[in-house]
Amino acid sequence: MVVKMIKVHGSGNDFYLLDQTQFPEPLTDAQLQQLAINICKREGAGLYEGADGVLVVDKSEHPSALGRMRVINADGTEASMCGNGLRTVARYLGTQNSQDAFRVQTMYADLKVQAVADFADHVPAFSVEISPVSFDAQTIGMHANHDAQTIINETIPELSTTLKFSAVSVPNPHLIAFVDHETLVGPELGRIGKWMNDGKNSIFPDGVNVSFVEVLGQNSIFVRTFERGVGFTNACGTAMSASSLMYVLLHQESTDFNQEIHVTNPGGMVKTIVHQGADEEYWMELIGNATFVKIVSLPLDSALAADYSQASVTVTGEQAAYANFVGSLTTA
Ligand SMILES: N[C@H](CCC[C@H](N)C(=O)O)C(=O)O
Repeated sequence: MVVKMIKVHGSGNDFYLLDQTQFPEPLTDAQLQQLAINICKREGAGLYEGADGVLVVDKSEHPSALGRMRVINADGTEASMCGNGLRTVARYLGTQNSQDAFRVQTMYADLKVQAVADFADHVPAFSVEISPVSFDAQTIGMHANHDAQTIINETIPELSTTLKFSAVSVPNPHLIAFVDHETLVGPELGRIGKWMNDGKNSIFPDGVNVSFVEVLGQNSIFVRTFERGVGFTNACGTAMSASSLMYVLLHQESTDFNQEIHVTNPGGMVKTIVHQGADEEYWMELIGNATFVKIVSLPLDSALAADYSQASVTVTGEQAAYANFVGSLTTA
């Protein structure tokens, strides 16, 4: 049996998109885990250039949703949400069903998605809802500062005596610190990210996505992320959304809800809008590219055995357009 996947990315956060409806029976969770661990490996050990994870598309279990997305990290762990990935799944499902606005079932919510104007020629873009949001330590899986219920712009002395952190789930867990440029590009993010995802620490026993954020100007932030289950990535959509939420909540003097925030990252740029619903709940819009780089197919058994010798590929040409778009950002 052949498995067909699309190599996709959102702001350089890259994934293999796997539509399970191509199979007579869905793959087992063990097969999905093994497949992700195999094909995502970098430095030539995986399928082509590898990936940050696998986006598993299935039929939806909810009538209100057009399809379902699951997220398997490169280390085989399953995440509850993936903002960059959801934009590519939205494009995939929207194209398949000729729909521009619909909902996608994710682990904790059926999230709204919508096609928006291309970011540039051959750079399709989508807006996706990021929610539910929680600051509750138990929901986040955090045990810090004597089991504080919330940590919002506070030091966590075991981690750093100077940095101030905010912990929030959207719904995957994020730890965010606003830093100066030197700290943003320095070794601290890697030190804290590796430690909080070592599987042994008592502060985040289930791990956490760690981000440093530099405020570049009004409604302009740069987000660098060390991702749970992956490591450093070009971008992390849920991290950029959570960082935008903290930017609005902690910088009311220069921004507010419902304003478009320009978020840059090592992989490019997205836009976010932070909302507070009538029910006082926060939710974010994450607006960015949904690039399909190439179509890949290979025997499923080979992929599960990490044998890529029979893989075939068709390149879409969209990556060149995306690279031009990113190039235009730096000259802008
Ligand atoms: N890169 C994804 C997040 C993956 C989440 C995963 N790293 C975890 O929470 O375990 C994003 O664009 O939101």
